[in-house]
Amino acid sequence: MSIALSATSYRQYFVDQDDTVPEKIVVQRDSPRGLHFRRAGPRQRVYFESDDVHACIVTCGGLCPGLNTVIREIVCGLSHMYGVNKIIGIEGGYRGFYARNTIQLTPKSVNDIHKRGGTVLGTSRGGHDTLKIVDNIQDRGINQVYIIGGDGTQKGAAAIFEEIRRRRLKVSVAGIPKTIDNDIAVIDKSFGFDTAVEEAQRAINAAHVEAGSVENGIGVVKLMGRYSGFIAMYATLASRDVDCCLIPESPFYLEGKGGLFEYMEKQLKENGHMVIVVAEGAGQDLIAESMRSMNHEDASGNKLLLDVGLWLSQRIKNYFTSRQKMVINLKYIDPTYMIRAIPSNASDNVSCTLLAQCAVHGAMAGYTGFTVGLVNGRHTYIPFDRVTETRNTVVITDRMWARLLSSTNQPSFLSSKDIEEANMMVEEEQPKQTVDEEKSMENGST
Ligand SMILES: Nc1ncnc2c1ncn2[C@@H]1O[C@H](COP(=O)(O)OP(=O)(O)O)[C@@H](O)[C@H]1O
Ligand SMILES: O=P(O)(O)OC[C@H]1O[C@](O)(COP(=O)(O)O)[C@@H](O)[C@@H]1O
Ligand SMILES: [Mg+2]
Repeated sequence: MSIALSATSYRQYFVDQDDTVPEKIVVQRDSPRGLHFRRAGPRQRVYFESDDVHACIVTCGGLCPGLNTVIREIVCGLSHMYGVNKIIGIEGGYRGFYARNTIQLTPKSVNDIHKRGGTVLGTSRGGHDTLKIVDNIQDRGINQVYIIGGDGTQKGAAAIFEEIRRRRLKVSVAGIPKTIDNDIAVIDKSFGFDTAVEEAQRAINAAHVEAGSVENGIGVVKLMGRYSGFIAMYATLASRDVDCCLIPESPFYLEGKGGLFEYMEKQLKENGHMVIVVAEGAGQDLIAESMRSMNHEDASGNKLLLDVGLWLSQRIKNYFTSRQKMVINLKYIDPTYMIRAIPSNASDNVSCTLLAQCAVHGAMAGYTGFTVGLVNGRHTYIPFDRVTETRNTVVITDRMWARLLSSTNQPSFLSSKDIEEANMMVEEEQPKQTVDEEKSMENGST
């Protein structure tokens, strides 16, 4: 046990170890206290001696703007704030622990990496072998593991943490949540999301300009979002040029009263052009009806999707050209990988820095089994099981989706039965009323 080293620059910012942050900030009078998370930040007492720390960093899953910034700031945070200099990078995601080389990371070697997209460590899907990974951690004498990745990665981190606890190793496991989809539960927002939304504007602008320049122009833009339509929703709200936004959470239909085609006809008649943004996970049931369903998975177990953008474009063309005998000009833009393969913007760079520093403070203080994340605007340490038990999705009976519907004026495609079902799902997802127990190496839970 020792007092934090070289702490002069942040001594006044020490966080009291009893500070907590509530998950719900809008409450009714007399409502229960609800779930609280430990507030993140530097502690006066640290668990590790600098010279004893051997840290490693790994990035897993799909790319996300800001991965390199997080790597850089973990290295600089450990080195500058705590005088740690044994830091290695695991190459190529989880399987890199047992199948690839490692690289030494120093503040000098990571100095410029935040200006590049992607991850200097490489990444992968699949290949999570808990026992082999923990064997490797043990063999190398690693005692701090920083794992940067999405929902799948956090589940993998939880499995590593459990195995480490079973072996009673004094190893801190810290997750830093990454996702452009914003589908990780509990946290306000992940790094990279704002950059992705900003980059999506370029595709929407192009679709709008193209559609507005021709007779009956229709721009269709496909954006990422496997299970959650946040990028499509926020990109639509930001742009104001989008006439219809389709997301996985909101079922839609094409034909008949209140359907997409009826709405499109009205828009084309009134404005002469329109733009549709469709999230990649939208309308999968409809596509499966008209194509042979594939039901395939990727190496991580994620559902492989049918291409909704191409399918929708084809159905629109068929409807207007063959059936309505109307001349239309449809342009389909698929910028999917472009929105995540870029470096993070200024605000995401700040988020990455704060998350990385908080992860370092948590691990150095001896906390383990946590994901660092923003909850109601405050950085917190969230136990792994809280972020992995559910997925964050757009609640279509909530205010944000209502705001989008008012902004685009598109049909909601919802019957009163759909609304009832959506409300019931929200009620079922209400968290249990407990105050969370932190897991720290000091209280002996590892
Ligand atoms: N349930 C799980 N248990 C253990 N490891 C998992 C689990 N789900 C995913 N992983 C591992 O996490 C890594 C990243 O998962 P993936 O779903 O591809 O991306 P993301 O973390 O971005 O969601 C992969 O190496 C995968 O094997
Ligand atoms: O083609 P890939 O690399 O499997 O990635 C596609 C997926 O990656 C994402 O961008 C992000 O997903 P993860 O964060 O879960 O990796 C999804 O929106 C998309 O479906
Ligand atoms: Mg994922």
